[in-house]
Amino acid sequence: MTTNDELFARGQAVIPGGVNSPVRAFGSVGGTPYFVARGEGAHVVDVEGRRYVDYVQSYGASILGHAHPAVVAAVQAAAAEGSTFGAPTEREVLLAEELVARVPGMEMVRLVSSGTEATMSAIRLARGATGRRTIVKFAGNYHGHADALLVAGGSSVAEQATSDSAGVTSGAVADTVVAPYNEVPPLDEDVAVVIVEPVAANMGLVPPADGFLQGLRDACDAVGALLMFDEVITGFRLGVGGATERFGVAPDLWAFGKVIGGGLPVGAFGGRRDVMERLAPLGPVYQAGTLSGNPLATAAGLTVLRELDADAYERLDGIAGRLADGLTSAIGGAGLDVQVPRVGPLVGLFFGADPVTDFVTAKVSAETGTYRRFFRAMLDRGVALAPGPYEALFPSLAHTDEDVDRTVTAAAEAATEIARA
Ligand SMILES: Cc1ncc(COP(=O)(O)O)c(C=O)c1O
Ligand SMILES: N[C@H](C=O)CCC(=O)O
Repeated sequence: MTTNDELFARGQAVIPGGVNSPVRAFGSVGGTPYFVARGEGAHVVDVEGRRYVDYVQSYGASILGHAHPAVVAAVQAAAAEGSTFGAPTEREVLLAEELVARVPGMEMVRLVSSGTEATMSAIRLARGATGRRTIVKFAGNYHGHADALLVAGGSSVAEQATSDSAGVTSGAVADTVVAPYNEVPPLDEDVAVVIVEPVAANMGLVPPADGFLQGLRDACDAVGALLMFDEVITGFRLGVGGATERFGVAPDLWAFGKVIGGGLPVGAFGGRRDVMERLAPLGPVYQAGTLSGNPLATAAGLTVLRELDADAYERLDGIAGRLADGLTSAIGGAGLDVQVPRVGPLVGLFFGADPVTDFVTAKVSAETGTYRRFFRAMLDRGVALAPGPYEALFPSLAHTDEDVDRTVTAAAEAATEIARA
């Protein structure tokens, strides 16, 4: 038994499935997950000493790559001063100022400890601020695992038989309406908030159709509903001002996570001042957290954001472009039908000839089973993609041309192997 196999066996004895988040168990790609010993920039090294070019990057949390020296130094310095107090600290204010300064239209923000907490709290706020009940979400969008949002979910929820979860009562989702992505749904005066991934990145990568986000803005305005962008993936990745800046559409509420914590547990939700001032202690909508605004997470997040200027985004775009172009020609050249959508630094991978525009078409691609075979063939060649067909690829600022070219060579070999089988 290898160390890896042994760890997985021991993990399965004491942790359900051996993992602390289902996608990590390799359920949809088969085999034993690699246990990471350490990360170095664009690479992870497993407990057997095998090195992979890593496109998981903690599902987008590690935009600078793993163990960036400035982030390590900031976290070490913060830890030496104490890791949590239950009292406000200066860096919480600094991080909130950075977020508000970058996102056009966002006036206030509250820090939490995960993306799930961010969307869950923002939904409560939207209901409290409007006095309405209904929330509208889109099939294949994933907003974390709060009950009201755990229906027709993307990411690894999509691999559950019904894309939702046992234990979520019909009452908990009675006021959740699910609509197809990329179609503006009819809304009425009961709708408190429409929550959307402005670029869907949890059913593979599905860009918003032309006019979709503006259509949502107009439909919300027509009935007095709030619009929320779940930017847990897109925030501070698509550019300095995230999806709001890229698409020129401002929602009323935003949810963030991942990048703003520099690899530590963090989330945030923000919005217009009049809406945010409905939150306790100013208003009647309760929300709280022992570790919210955590000193280590704010140190890491501030350090990451300081590295993310316009030049950094241009470089990241270049890395993602090289990757997307290379994968398209390597896989297509081997005779497999493939689509490699890209929105700035975000890259997707769908097998099959038909365009993917929503959850239905994403499932058609996933169910070909080609992703599973491609994933395994790439892992054998030292390239780690996400272990599920409903995820995106996350090139980081640490990926070099050499890393990308190695990936493309591996992709050509893997696709040829699959095409011949
Ligand atoms: C768009 C989106 N929203 C919310 C979440 C939930 O974030 P977390 O896993 O930090 O709870 C995720 C990722 O998991 C996500 O991708
Ligand atoms: N797609 C998810 C987040 O973006 C994957 C993270 C997880 O579920 O562990």
